Amino acid sequence: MAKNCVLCNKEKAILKRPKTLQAICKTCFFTVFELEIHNTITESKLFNRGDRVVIGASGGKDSTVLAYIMKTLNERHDYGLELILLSIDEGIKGYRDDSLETVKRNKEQYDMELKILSYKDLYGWSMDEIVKAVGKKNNCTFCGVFRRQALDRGALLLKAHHVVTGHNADDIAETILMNILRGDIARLSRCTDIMSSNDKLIKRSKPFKYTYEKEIVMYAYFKQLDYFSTECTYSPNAYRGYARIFLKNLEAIQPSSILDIIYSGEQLVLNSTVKLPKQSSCTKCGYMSSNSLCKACVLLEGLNSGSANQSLYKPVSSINEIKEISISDPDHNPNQNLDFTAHFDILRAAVEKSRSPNLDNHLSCTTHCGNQSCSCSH
Ligand SMILES: Nc1ncnc2c1ncn2[C@@H]1O[C@H](COP(=O)(O)OP(=O)(O)OP(=O)(O)O)[C@@H](O)[C@H]1O
Repeated sequence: MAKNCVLCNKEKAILKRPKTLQAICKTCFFTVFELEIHNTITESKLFNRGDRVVIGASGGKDSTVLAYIMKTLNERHDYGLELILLSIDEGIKGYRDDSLETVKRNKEQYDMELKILSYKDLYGWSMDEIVKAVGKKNNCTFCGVFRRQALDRGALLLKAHHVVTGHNADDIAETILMNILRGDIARLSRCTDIMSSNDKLIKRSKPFKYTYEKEIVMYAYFKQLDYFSTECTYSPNAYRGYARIFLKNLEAIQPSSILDIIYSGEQLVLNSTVKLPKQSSCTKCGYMSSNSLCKACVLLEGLNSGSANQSLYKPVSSINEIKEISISDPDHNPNQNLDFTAHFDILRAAVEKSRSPNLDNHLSCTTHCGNQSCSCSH
């Protein structure tokens, strides 16, 4: 016989919460899911009353749930925000064209303004054309760099100064792993920020920083939200996929692993001797950049001159600089030529060293008062 929900002890439990493995009812799941995001937004002071906030809307599960949640919380808690959907059409036939149809329906369902901008119009290249030029191996780099800038440009066009995206806790933990694997100290030091301000004009934030992907999928399912669920045609070869598999394996053993990695990432402090690149503006397009040309302009020049693959990602710093940050393992010789397994071992050691006062910080008090920073020890 089904047990009662461990939170309300009234309704039957119908799901096991991925973040905590608690057996709870649908009503309590909605309550804790929404409350944790509200707590993240208020505790991080993401918004000010009157802000025009652009929601990066791809039509996928994360951004669809984000649009729905932003609307719900804005109305429920009277944040006083103006919410606008912004979609970037990368030009991927059979993928983005279909998902954009979903966003157009979301616009009606949530009664929000929608703006669509395309790579073809902004950069003169669609992703289908880029993949023809560079092949499938590195195309995600082009897409990521162009999308980031396209969202900022769209926000400026819409006279908004804040972009929210549906990056979730799994995405952030994966990014931490990838930055460690690549030895990218500069990105590692900022990828855990819930809000970044790349450019003085545009803030970007991730209200789902502590929200598990599995819970987003469950929420979308139980709320019967209209979203598009196909994987990008070009992503299966992405490097991120390997970090994702590793993370899923860790999560299966221990659900708190995702928050643990985020917590570890937050605790990494750069040694003061590490020199990070200075931010200035791109001499060509004016976008924020640490070099005279921004990454998008470098990639575009490569595409336009037929040497696209030479303009690809170069790590800011080498893996050896891992010794400069405070996760270094006394048994680890940073000068060794590391293989992937060794990278994961360093990370695992770092995660284990800093186990885990954080889990409680980012869960609401589930059996008692419902507050995130509750000290009532439930
Ligand atoms: N084409 C796009 N237009 C607007 N925003 C986008 C687009 N692609 C991604 N984003 C934003 O960036 C976030 C992370 O994108 P990512 O590519 O990791 O997709 P995802 O994890 O599958 O998210 P989603 O389920 O929303 O597609 C999305 O949630 C969304 O807010």
